[in-house]
Amino acid sequence: MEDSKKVLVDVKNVSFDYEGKQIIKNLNLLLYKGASYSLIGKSGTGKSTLLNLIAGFMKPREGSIQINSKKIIGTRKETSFMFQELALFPWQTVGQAVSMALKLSNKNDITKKPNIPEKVDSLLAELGLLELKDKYPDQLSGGERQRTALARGLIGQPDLLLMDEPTSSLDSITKESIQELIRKQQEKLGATLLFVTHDMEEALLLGEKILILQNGGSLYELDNPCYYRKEGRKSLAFYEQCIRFKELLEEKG
Ligand SMILES: Nc1ncnc2c1ncn2[C@@H]1O[C@H](COP(=O)(O)OP(=O)(O)OP(=O)(O)O)[C@@H](O)[C@H]1O
Repeated sequence: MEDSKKVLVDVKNVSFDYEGKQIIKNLNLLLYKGASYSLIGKSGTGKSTLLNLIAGFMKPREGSIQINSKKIIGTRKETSFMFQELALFPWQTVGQAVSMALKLSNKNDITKKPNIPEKVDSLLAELGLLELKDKYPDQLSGGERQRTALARGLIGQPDLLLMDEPTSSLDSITKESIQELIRKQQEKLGATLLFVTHDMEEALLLGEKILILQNGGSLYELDNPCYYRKEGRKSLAFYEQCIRFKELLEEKG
């Protein structure tokens, strides 16, 4: 009973197919509150499909998905979803995009409305975007656009962050800064993170648990021995501990 209160997402016996082609078969998965999970696996094993099902964009053919002990029947405003394609509107500035996301998340709570400008400015400052508040997407670099998408996804204080390869189109320096922001913000919010990546170093940096999805839909969960919240990626200990685990993942993932 006590343990069930710590579970945020409960995927129960879920199966899903596209036009008769089975992608996910009898999948079971528990995601705990505040924990971080990197989801890896070879191309086409169904990682994005699983994320889309948990986001409520698609329905399982069989089984059910519960979030906070409630069966999901569509999207929920406490779930934030970030893709590789960011879908920023070209006619919205950074500030407008983030304000709109906050207004949508506050839709049913008029008491929260007066704080919108302060909340937006405070998050933009944390993500290093305040000076870019009045810029449009085509005036931003790839990393700045990614940070804007991150701000938009975080402003409503979600309890679940679903991220599908959000850093894959970025150069390595920009990628590192976005990874650090994701880590810090997830920790600050106490949100659960489910992060899809093909980059093993990124998987090890962001996930305290590693989920490996294999062809045929089997899912393996491993503790990540080289996950440190406070110690940075650049410590020797991080690399030493990771090398063997990373080799193991590369074989499986
Ligand atoms: N809309 C769709 N209609 C039909 N088949 C689809 C659709 N979307 C995905 N698929 C197929 O379902 C399988 C799983 O796709 P999915 O995108 O979930 O895999 P993935 O593990 O995220 O792959 P990748 O690592 O390449 O992004 C693939 O074989 C893909 O071709």
